[in-house]
Amino acid sequence: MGTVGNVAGSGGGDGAVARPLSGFGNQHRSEAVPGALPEGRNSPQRAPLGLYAEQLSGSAFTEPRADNRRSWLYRIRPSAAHPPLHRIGNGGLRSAPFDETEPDPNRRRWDPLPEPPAGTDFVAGLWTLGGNGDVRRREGMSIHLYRADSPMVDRVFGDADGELLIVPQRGTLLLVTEFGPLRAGPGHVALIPRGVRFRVELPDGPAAGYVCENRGRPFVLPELGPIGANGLAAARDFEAPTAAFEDVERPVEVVTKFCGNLWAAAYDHSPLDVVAWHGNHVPYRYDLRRFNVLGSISFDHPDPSIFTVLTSPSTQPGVANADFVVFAPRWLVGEDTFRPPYFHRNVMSEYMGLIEGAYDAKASGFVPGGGSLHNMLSAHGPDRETFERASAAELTPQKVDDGLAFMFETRWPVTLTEQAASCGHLQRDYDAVWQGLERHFRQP
Ligand SMILES: O=C(O)Cc1cc(O)ccc1O
Ligand SMILES: [Fe+2]
Repeated sequence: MGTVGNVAGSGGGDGAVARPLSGFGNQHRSEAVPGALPEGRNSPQRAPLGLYAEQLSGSAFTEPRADNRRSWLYRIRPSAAHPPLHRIGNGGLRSAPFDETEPDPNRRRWDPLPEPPAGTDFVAGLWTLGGNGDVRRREGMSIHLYRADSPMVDRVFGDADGELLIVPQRGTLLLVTEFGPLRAGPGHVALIPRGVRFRVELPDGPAAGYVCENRGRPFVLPELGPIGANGLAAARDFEAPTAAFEDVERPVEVVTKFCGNLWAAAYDHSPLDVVAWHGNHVPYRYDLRRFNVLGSISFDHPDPSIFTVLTSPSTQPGVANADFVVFAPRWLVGEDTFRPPYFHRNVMSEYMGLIEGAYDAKASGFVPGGGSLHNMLSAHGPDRETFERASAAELTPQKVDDGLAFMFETRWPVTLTEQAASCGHLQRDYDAVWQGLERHFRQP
């Protein structure tokens, strides 16, 4: 329980808030004021404490139980009480279908986004790199980056186009959501479900990171198959916020991303006024340091699917709309094995980002806050320096613990936005990392 700013003008802060709710996909319940949650029914004739009951659906009403997602919110005002929405500028946001540039088979790598103009908040700081699918058909994914130096003040955001998997790289985000506050800094990821409203505060100052906008089926934990009942990300390490509300009666701009464009309505109150809630369509965060990394204890480099944290399944078994994969600290012990990522051409498309440190396939050039794109079947793998070093290395047990990298992997090619294809922080010489790989072939 707890309140976030139940006096006008106050901000968030989860210091005094109850422990987060633990578990993935659970039917959680939480109330910021005792008695605010109706018992035994969702929509009593009069909801407790004079609150309004409202259902937020994250799945069609009739989806199978395993996929069905909805939450009931008990709020000071119903969300319906708002004036018309009007279009506002999209800033750096772009949407699917991505047709500003031709799909490009070239390998691409970027340095971090430049600093934003002073006064940029999380929404204004969103910058789309590319993606696939179609916002109007609820399919595919987008890759966004963000850079912000200012909190969202009297401004709230929600995305009707998809859920947002936020990967902070620099600075902490305090996500003040309809369900309560969630704090996520580098090393954590946070997920805001489709349609859930939130404001972003920056308790540690400027922030930067990555966002996967997933328009397909919501992210779930991957099947474990022969791994067994435990391993990879544990369900209990996912944390949902506890209810907290703000009782703010002054103009608040509520921004909605709808079919690719930003729309805004001027509410006369904050919509972060949910006093109690229950359900399974809830925001959550996860500490990537909790990931139980599994790998080979004999020989060969396993495919990185073994590092999948979350997957958005498509209708084709085993083919994800999007996967979120983490390369966390781990031991490498493979005998007679080329230990870094192998050379490969993958029918899936791979966007990689780096939260901190270095990545074991790239000796240089792939820096924290930067990113790389290896599109469908484009040839890539270790750079020359890494190949030469790993081919000659003595194969003693080795701890890889100098970085935290991740991948958004997706079933369809990623088409770049015009800004991503032409920006100044695009590295013009990325191909050079594979130059000079010598011919070593000799006939017996
Ligand atoms: O390209 C990459 O660096 C990602 C990756 C890592 C790995 O260990 C195996 C395959 C793969 O695509
Ligand atoms: Fe790859």
